[in-house]
Amino acid sequence: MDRRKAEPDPSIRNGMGQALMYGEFASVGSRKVRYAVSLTERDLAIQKITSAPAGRSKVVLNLRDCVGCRAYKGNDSTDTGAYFSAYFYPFKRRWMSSGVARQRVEQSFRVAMVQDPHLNLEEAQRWARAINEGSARHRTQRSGAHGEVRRPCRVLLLLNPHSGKGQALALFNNHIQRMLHEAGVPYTLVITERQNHARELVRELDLSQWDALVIMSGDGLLFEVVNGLMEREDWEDAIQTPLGVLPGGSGNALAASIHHYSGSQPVSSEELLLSCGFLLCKGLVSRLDLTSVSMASNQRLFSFLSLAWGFVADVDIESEKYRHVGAARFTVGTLVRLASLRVYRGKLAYLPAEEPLSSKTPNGHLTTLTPSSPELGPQDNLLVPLDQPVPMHWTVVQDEDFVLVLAMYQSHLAEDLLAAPASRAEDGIIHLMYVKAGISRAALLRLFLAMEKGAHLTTNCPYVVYVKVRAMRLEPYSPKGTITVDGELVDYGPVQAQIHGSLARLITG
Ligand SMILES: Nc1ncnc2c1ncn2[C@@H]1O[C@H](COP(=O)(O)OP(=O)(O)OP(=O)(O)O)[C@@H](O)[C@H]1O
Repeated sequence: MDRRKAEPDPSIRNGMGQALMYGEFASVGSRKVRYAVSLTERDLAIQKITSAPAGRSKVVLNLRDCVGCRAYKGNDSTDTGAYFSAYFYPFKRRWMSSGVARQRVEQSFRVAMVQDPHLNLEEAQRWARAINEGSARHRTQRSGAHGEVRRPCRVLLLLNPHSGKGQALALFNNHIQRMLHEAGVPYTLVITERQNHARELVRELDLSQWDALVIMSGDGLLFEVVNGLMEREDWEDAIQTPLGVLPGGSGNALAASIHHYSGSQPVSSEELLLSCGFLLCKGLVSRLDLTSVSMASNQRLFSFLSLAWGFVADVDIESEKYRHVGAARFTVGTLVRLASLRVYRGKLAYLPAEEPLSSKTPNGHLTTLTPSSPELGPQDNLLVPLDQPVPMHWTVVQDEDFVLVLAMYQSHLAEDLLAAPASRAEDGIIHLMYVKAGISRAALLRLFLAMEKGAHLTTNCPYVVYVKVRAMRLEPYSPKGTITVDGELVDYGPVQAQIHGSLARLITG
């Protein structure tokens, strides 16, 4: 390009700050169609060059929405021009429905200012570099993040082909593969062959080879990855590996939570996938709380999402048979279980979040708890062994008849269930909710409908209790029942849990 011509056009500069670069390029489809392209600190602005004023509409794309830009030579060896393509995923109004969702926008240009193909390619590369740098600047300006995935990064992507409606691989090929390429994120795809494949794989993996572990599935596959990492001798370093989530299952609660934390309007299905893909490409890393869950068998698991007993756990497990309907399986399951509402008997106790972390004896002296020392993983310094009574300063719930007990440490229980609106990935808090027996079917249904917008805790329903806690214990009396951890079935019986703030790292974009 002739640098003397690289003067910003005042008409394309208005209202967008100082132009850093300006050029006039042909469209890729037709060399007769030309565009004035201007790059500012914040935007890429594109305006068609035409004598007809009506055709001069300007497209302004915010660099915040850009995943990448690349420069390349044309396929035809006689073509002296070079090209650059920038890829954006801005929020756009949906077709035929309300609200906005991220949608892909590609802008490609042909650079042919001189006859020398090398100089043209250099100019295309200069634009690609500047656009990528502008997009990266926006990334580092975001607050709340604790760093980024190393670049260029090496991603190990684990995909469960049976998750959800069995379309995870097709969804990956149709939506994510291209986006990762556009963002310049190299990855190795491993398709899981069986249950626990991912768990075994990450237990043995040479983690120095990878900058991020990403799962494309439901929450179940991430549960395997988290626990595989925590079962390693080097768990403390291993669990620092940034984890990424692409929703491909029927229970995509963590993906929906990450989308929610980004401040975006609720979306589901492919729109949620596109949003999570975008956030993954941005590569910003936040911290993630993990909750250790101990059972009477001495088994200890690490959970990133939820611990459930009663109604919610039953719906989760019983609705497996409706998995062909995808995320709607929870709605179907809720309606079925409502029809045969049960009461679950048991004892619930918890350590309120505002309590001091040490224990008080009956005469008021502070004592230190003596938790059992685990072989691997952090010590549960708030818990005493399950066969001993809970510490004196814990709260023991007087009611013993429940419809559900639900402990959440992310905002979403499912794509469309904002169960713990106040929860954040690293708030160090278990958001404990329980519904006492006596609630009518209609009131429970109203509660779940309100949960879609996270309004269930403000309905003043006298049967609903919500407390913020750091540790809890549940001792079911009913001889049969279901307890789930992150939506996975675990041993039925006494169980206790403690949150470990910021133990893991999560890519939240
Ligand atoms: N190739 C595989 N074949 C069978 N099961 C697998 C495979 N890969 C992973 N799994 C297991 O499938 C279970 C469900 O996976 P996941 O939760 O990720 O998806 P999902 O569609 O949301 O599932 P579900 O609807 O069962 O909750 C997990 O327990 C996981 O360990």
